[in-house]
Amino acid sequence: MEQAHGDAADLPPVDTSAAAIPAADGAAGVVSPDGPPIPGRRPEERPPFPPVPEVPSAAPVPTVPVGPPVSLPPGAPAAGLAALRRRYARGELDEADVAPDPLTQFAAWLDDALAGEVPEPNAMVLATATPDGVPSARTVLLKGLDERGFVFYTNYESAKAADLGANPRAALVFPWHAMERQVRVTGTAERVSREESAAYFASRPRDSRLGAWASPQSQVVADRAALDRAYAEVEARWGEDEEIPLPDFWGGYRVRPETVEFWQGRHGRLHDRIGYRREGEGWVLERLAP
Ligand SMILES: Cc1cc2nc3c(=O)[nH]c(=O)nc-3n(C[C@H](O)[C@H](O)[C@H](O)COP(=O)(O)O)c2cc1C
Ligand SMILES: Cc1ncc(COP(=O)(O)O)c(C=O)c1O
Repeated sequence: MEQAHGDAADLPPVDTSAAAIPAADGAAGVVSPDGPPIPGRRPEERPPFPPVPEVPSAAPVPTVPVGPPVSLPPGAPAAGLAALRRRYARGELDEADVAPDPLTQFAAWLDDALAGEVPEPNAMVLATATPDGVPSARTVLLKGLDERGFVFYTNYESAKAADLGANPRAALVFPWHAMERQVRVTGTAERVSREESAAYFASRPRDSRLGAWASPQSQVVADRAALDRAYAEVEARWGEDEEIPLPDFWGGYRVRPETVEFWQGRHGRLHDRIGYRREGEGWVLERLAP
């Protein structure tokens, strides 16, 4: 089956050192303070973008009547859920041991996650909400970290972007279960500069850049074949060695933290929770009950 990002064998090895996450705009970064300068072109110098291929949307779906209540077969995996639990005992978190600011503390825990056994350590759950409070959450990848906040990239016409356009407040969760750790962030999301997005887009594998062009993210599409046709269309548009431009509808967001909480699992569910709350120019540190 074709993978969205090509076969693993085709891709260069992933650099999982914390320094691989670039600091943006040449700003002093907590994780990578010496990131390369971002090449930029003024918007008026850019060639016009070709139109995005039409991905046919699905025919209207007929309403399906609600059926009888679902009954799971006896012995289904769900039967054992109530007894499923782990005892957390891998570490402790003490006020005396944490950094005075949460981004430095986060960088230290990210280093641990990168060095340890956490799969996809830069995967984070992003929660957004409509202005009237309808929430949604999905996983995105952390692609930049500096003293300003947490950067991810996405489609600016997606559902999450619609939420953030109307209500920039967002929350992040890093679920580092293998380390019995969790980090929670709340804050405000804003778009990163076009130069920053262009530099990141150019660093992505070719198939991911083409995928961004081919996918009208969050829209209902007719079927898989419609997506594959859209991909083939954009693939034919640019030669192997030709630069694929940053789509107007794609780029990054930076979540500027207002609160950050570090959670370390402990015995008896009496976990350690250390919270940072922004106050003026500084941070207030508090222990929270588990
Ligand atoms: C591990 C993982 C990483 C993902 N990373 C991203 C990402 O960095 N950017 C993105 O737009 N979608 C990413 N996705 C897909 C999103 O979870 C989601 O399906 C998509 O962004 C559409 O969300 P929306 O319709 O709420 O906007 C990722 C999914 C997974 C499971
Ligand atoms: C739709 C989408 N966009 C962007 C990304 C981020 O991927 P990349 O590491 O190629 O930038 C992902 C990762 O899964 C994704 O699914």
